[in-house]
Amino acid sequence: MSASRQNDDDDDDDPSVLRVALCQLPVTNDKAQNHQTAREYLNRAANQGARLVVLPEIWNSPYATAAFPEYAEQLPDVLAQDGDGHTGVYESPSADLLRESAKEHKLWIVGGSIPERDDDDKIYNTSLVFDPQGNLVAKHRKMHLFDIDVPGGITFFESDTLSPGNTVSHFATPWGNIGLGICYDIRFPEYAMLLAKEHDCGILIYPGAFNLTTGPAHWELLQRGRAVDNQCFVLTASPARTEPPSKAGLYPHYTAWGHSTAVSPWGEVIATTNEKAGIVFADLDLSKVTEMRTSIPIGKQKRTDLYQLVGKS
Ligand SMILES: O=C(O)CCC(=O)C(=O)O
Repeated sequence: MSASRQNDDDDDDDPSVLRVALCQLPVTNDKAQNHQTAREYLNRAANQGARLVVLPEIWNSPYATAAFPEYAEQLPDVLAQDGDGHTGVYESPSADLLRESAKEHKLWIVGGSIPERDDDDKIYNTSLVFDPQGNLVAKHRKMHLFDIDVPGGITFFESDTLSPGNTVSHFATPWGNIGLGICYDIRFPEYAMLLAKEHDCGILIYPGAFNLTTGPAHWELLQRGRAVDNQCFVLTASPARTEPPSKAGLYPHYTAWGHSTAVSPWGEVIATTNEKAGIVFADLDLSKVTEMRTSIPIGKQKRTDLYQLVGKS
């Protein structure tokens, strides 16, 4: 028997308040261990009343470009659904775990991200979203790759092994439309604006794994910026910070900033944490989106005679 509190059907959801859980879990080089950890965090989040749970960027694999091809799985496709919550042919224990947990706990799960191998052998950094019936409702391939070289700071080139995605990703829920990006995607205000403006998203979610150079400087600032620009909630989930293995590991150790956070449309941090493992809970009052968009109506005040955002997909 499941130990979780059984969530009621979607019909009983109060559309004005959404309890979210941001899982800041420790990630290791052992995929089976990472699966067990993810299951435990999803159980805990459900037990404490969350309706939507977010996992961090790359939760089943080390965050290392050389590791991505080894840990990559063939993921399901949203279009391949057969109506029973199943999808076409794929081979992914990680996606199975997310789908089973979503159904078991009647949760919306934004499955952080995992390395994906497609039919052409390209590798992507991909997020899957499951609804409480276990249907795959969104699949986002990180669209802006994390390729940076900060002198004296961090050098990282995701494009060494990853290809970028091309999808503006969002999904409908009883609490309105939710937009999805992954980590570095948060640096691109145009993408957030497309989600908020053209796809009417009141919540933007970014599983992420910032680092000790850009994390302290930009992580919270970017979240608050996207929230105020778009007058919406912004949610992030990071891996917990872990120590490098005592012996040199197979892959370079990535030290995550942590600080999974929820920001309101006003730009306030409503829930956050430090670098340690744990779950951040937040109760989102969705009326704040309308209140903000009505009281400071920048959406209607844009000078579209002088500038305009053009979505191309
Ligand atoms: O933008 C940054 O500074 C960090 C981004 C990152 O860590 C990522 O995209 O995985």
